[in-house]
Amino acid sequence: MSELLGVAVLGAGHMGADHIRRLDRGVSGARVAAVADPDTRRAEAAAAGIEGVRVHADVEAALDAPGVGAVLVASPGPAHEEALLAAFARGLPVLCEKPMVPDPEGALRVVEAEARLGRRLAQIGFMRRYDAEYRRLKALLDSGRLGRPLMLHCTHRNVSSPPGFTSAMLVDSSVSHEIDAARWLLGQELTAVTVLRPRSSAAAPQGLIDPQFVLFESEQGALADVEVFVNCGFGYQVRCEAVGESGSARIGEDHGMQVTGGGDTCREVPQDYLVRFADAYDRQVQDWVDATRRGAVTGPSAWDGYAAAAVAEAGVRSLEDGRRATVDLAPRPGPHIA
Ligand SMILES: NC(=O)C1=CN([C@@H]2O[C@H](COP(=O)(O)OP(=O)(O)OC[C@H]3O[C@@H](n4cnc5c(N)ncnc54)[C@H](O)[C@@H]3O)[C@@H](O)[C@H]2O)C=CC1
Ligand SMILES: O=C1[C@@H](O)[C@H](O)[C@@H](O)[C@H](O)[C@H]1O
Repeated sequence: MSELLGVAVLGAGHMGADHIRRLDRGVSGARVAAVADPDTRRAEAAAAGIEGVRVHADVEAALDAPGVGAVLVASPGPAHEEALLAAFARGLPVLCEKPMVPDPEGALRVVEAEARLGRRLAQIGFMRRYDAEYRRLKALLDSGRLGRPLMLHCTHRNVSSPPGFTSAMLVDSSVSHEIDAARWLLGQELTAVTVLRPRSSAAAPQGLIDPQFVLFESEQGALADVEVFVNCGFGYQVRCEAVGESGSARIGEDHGMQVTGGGDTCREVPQDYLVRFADAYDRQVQDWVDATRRGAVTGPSAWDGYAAAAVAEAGVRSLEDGRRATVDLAPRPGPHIA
C-alpha cells in the first residue's frame, strides 16, 4: 500500500484546520488533496504550505478534485447531511465530525442512504471512543469487574462557548459526546431524557441556558447524569465515573502537568478539547486512514450518529419545559450494515 489516501476536507475552521494539519503531518498514509470552505481565505490559510492541495469555495468541486479518495467533513452540523449524501453519491468513504446531522430526520436520511448502498461508508467523529482513558473504562466495564453498570456521572465543561452557540447546542452538540459515550460504555440505547436548568451563570452570553443538568435513562434501567457548562471560564474538564454493582471507576481527573514550586503544588488545566483529546483525534484519524486504505470502514457508524441525534432531540424537547421526554428511535434499517 504505497499510494497515499487523498482526502478532501470540507470546512477549514477550528476542527477542519486541526484535521488538515493532522492529515498533513500527524498521521501516516494520507495527504490533503482538496479543501472546501465558502470562506476561501480560511481554506487557503489552513492549506498553506501543503503541496498539491486545491482550495475550493464549493463542496462538490472539492469532492471531484483529482486524487480525492475520501472525505473528512468538518463544516458546521447543519451542512453535514448534504456533504454526506454528496460523498455517498460518489462512493467516497467519509469521516464526519459530530453531530453527524443535528436533526434526527436528516440523520435517518443518511442512515437510509447508506443502507441503500448496501455497505458502510461513514465513520462519525465521536473521538472519545479513541481516548486511552475511555477505552480503559470500556474494557473494565466489559470485563464485568464492576458488576452490572448502574450509573454514569459525567461532567463536560468548556471555558467559553463560540459565537452563535444556542441553548439547544449544549445538548445536541456538546452533550452529543456523552450520549455516544453512554451508549457505547453501557452497550444500551438511551430511552428517555430530562434536562433541568440550574440558574444560568452570569458569564453565559445573554439568553443562553448554561449550565444544564441532563439525565438519561437506558433501556436496561441505568441512569447517566451530565453537568454541561460551556462558559465555566476555568478550564476544559471532561470526567466520567461509572458505578456498577460491585465497584466504581473514574476517568478524566489527571490532565495537565503537576507543577511544584514556592511551597505549592498545582496542576495545569487544559483549556480546550484540542489539547485534552489531541491523542484521541490522532488515533481516530489514523484508524480511519488505515481502514480506508484497506477498503474497510470501522468506528462509530451512521446509526450511532442517528441514535445520538434522536436522543439529543428528546433532550431539546425536555429543555423547553423540564419534563421527561422519551426518545423516538426509528427501527434500524436492515440488513444491518451499521
Ligand atoms: N470532535 C470534537 O471534539 C469537535 C467537533 N467539532 C465539530 O466540528 C465541526 C466544525 O466545528 P468548528 O470547526 O468548531 O466550526 P468553525 O465555525 O470553526 O468552522 C466551520 C467552518 O466551516 C465552514 N463552512 C460553513 N459552511 C460550509 C459548507 N457547507 N461546506 C464547507 N465548509 C463550510 C465555515 O466557513 C468555517 O470555516 C462541527 O460539526 C462541530 O460540532 C467542533 C469542535 C470539537
Ligand atoms: O465537540 C465539541 C464542540 O463542538 C462543543 O461545542 C464542545 O462543548 C465540546 O467540548 C467539543 O468536544
